[in-house]
Amino acid sequence: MRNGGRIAAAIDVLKDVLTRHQPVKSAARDWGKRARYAGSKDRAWVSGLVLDALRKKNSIAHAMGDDSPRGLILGALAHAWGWNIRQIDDAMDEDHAPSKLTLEERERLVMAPDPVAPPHVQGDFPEWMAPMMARVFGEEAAVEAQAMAVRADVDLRVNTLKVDAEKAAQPLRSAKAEASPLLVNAFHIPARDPSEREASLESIPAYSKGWVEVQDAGSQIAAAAANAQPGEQVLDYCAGGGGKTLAMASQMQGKGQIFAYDIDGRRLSALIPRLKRSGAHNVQLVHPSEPTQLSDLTGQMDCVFVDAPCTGTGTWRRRPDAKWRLKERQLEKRMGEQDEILAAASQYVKPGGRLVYATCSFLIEEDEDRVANFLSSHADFSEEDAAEAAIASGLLTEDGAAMIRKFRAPTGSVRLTPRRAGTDGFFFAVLRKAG
Ligand SMILES: C[S@@+](CC[C@H](N)C(=O)[O-])C[C@H]1O[C@@H](n2cnc3c(N)ncnc32)[C@H](O)[C@@H]1O
Repeated sequence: MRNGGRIAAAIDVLKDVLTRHQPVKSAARDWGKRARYAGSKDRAWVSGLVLDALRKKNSIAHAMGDDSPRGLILGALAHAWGWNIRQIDDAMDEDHAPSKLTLEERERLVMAPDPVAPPHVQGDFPEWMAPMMARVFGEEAAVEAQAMAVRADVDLRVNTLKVDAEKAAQPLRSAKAEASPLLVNAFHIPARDPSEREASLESIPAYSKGWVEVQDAGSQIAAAAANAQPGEQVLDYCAGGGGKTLAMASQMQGKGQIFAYDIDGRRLSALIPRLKRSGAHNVQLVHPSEPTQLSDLTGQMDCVFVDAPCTGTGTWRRRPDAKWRLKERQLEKRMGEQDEILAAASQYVKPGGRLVYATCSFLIEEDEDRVANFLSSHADFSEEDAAEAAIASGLLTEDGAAMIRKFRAPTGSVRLTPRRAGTDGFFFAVLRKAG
């Protein structure tokens, strides 16, 4: 396909995302089924442009004076992809392109960004969230949010059950992976340009052999805060697809036991093939349909990890459509669930054991507020230094350790953000039960 046809396709896909509230993945898949002539490069190009338009939806709409799918896609070409008017004009002259640029579009496409636009416009976040953004980031709300309105890099965690970082490095070179600056057993791949064709990570044998897992560095650091030791008894209470379970299994080197529980049995099933691939043999799935399996663990665990369901604000770089779908009532619902889950999960911690609370949200309402609420009714728990817990795992580099110490709150919890850490937004806190 030529660029004109791709631009038209991106406008159609974005229309579906915005008017039918479809995630980008499914809207792009539907378009792909209709457009049999489109190849994989065309699909990556179209989805990439739609995602970039969504990442910067407010600032592009403001610059273009137009929040229609056409205005957003044309604006994304200029303001996210750096195309000049000539390139856009050329594309719009091609067959299957949308109609030619209007005079007003032409003027808007070359205008400089508005330096006095409000924070939700400069930072591309929903306006209703302005008070929460100001609460967590103060004057820096717009710049913190701007770092969430760009493409995310890819991080890989080395599965030390199978291989060490040195051995994994060589085959990962073809994927342009470099050693992580933050973690000793991790690699980092810069964000891909959707207009360039690149080999998929899944096609690298090191990946299919289970040597590495795709896992954001923030998620790896949160899992490190469990400081899971070989021989310990660990409950991953919201195990889901098992990202943290697998990271902790790697930390424990096959010794001790991890119980992986989730209220959603289907999500747990997705963990079975991942466990096989990873070679982790000390993970036992605790299915919600067998509640006695869970109750047997009461008061027995050295560590209970709660990777709580949350609004996912920390992952806006990867899922910009979710940023605009989020509503205040969902945040309130999540906060209620987080309180219930923390209280329920705490029963399994043994005296002297620890409860780790993590979210991939940067909102104080889902983070410090939930920890404070839990501690107010659980006098037998007290908060510890989560940064030192993560560092004690031995998984952080010197730079990684310095970084998380810098972003540790006086209470001991840590909040990472794309701007601070180059990771997804993550929060983690360690709560110790009296012995
Ligand atoms: C953030 S996700 C977990 C991601 C996972 N730990 C990982 O690293 O891949 C949160 C999980 O909590 C689960 N969940 C929601 N409510 C729960 C509850 N009341 N008890 C246990 N798990 C729950 C959801 O099904 C979801 O899988």
